[in-house]
Amino acid sequence: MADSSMCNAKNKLEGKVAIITGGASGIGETTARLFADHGARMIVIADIQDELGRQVATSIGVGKCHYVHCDVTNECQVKALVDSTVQNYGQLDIMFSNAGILSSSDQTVLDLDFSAFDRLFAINVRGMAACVKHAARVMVEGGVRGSIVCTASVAGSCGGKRRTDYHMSKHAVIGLVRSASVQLGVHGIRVNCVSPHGLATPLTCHAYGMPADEVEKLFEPQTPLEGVVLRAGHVADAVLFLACRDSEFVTGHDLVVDGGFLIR
Ligand SMILES: NC(=O)c1ccc[n+]([C@@H]2O[C@H](COP(=O)([O-])OP(=O)(O)OC[C@H]3O[C@@H](n4cnc5c(N)ncnc54)[C@H](O)[C@@H]3O)[C@@H](O)[C@H]2O)c1
Repeated sequence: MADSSMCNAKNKLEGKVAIITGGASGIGETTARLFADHGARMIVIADIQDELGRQVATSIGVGKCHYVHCDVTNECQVKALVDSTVQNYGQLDIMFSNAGILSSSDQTVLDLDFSAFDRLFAINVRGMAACVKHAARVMVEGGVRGSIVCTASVAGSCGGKRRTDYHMSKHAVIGLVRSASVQLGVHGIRVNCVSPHGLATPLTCHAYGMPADEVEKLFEPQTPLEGVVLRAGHVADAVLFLACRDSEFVTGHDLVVDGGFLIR
């Protein structure tokens, strides 16, 4: 760390209020737990899996974490999520816009199904943009030099043999981050994204119909870096870096967490 004004190594988010979409499961849940470990004053988990979301919030701690039902495809629900967070906890410092889904089929461009395409884009692209929009609005209004982090993917920086819609959607997330960072810099608001390689979460276990250890074996040979298996904790560490003051001069950045996959 450069100087004593940088955040404490253990309490990087002391006093901060954060929203995490898709926080009931996978990367979002793990990040919520890490934010709590780093002293966040309040973490609002937003998801559509109500029972799971409430369980996660309770296990993190009442008074530290709260669950809110929010379908990110519904802009009114996103606005209500952000406004209620500010109303209840005074401000919004961090938006981790993370909710996303995988393609519903293993399609190539030859057999794109546009109703599935529209559904995926409504979550992965429009939902992501709605979260950035409403978080940025309250940060600007409140004079908060906040941090917005989106979850993109390595699929946002390369083509794929399958899942055309998913690759397209993650390219769009990186475009959103780049534009929003340029536009919001004048307010001191930073906008970045994390781009993980494939890892075992309920999303991928369900898509591949495999338990976590088999999904990990599937992804492991694809990355040059050996001896480490990508886990949600690695992604959460990257999100924490972008959320806290350790990355004070970093904006418009796509932080890949991919064991060298893209650089091969
Ligand atoms: N797992 C991977 O291999 C991988 C790799 C790169 C990027 N990602 C991205 O990471 C993010 C998190 O995925 P994950 O792997 O943790 O999966 P996950 O399924 O465990 O978590 C995603 C969460 O998003 C929620 N969600 C889905 N639709 C929603 C909606 N309309 N409104 C609100 N919440 C909604 C789900 O209920 C779920 O809790 C996604 O954006 C995904 O594209 C995942």
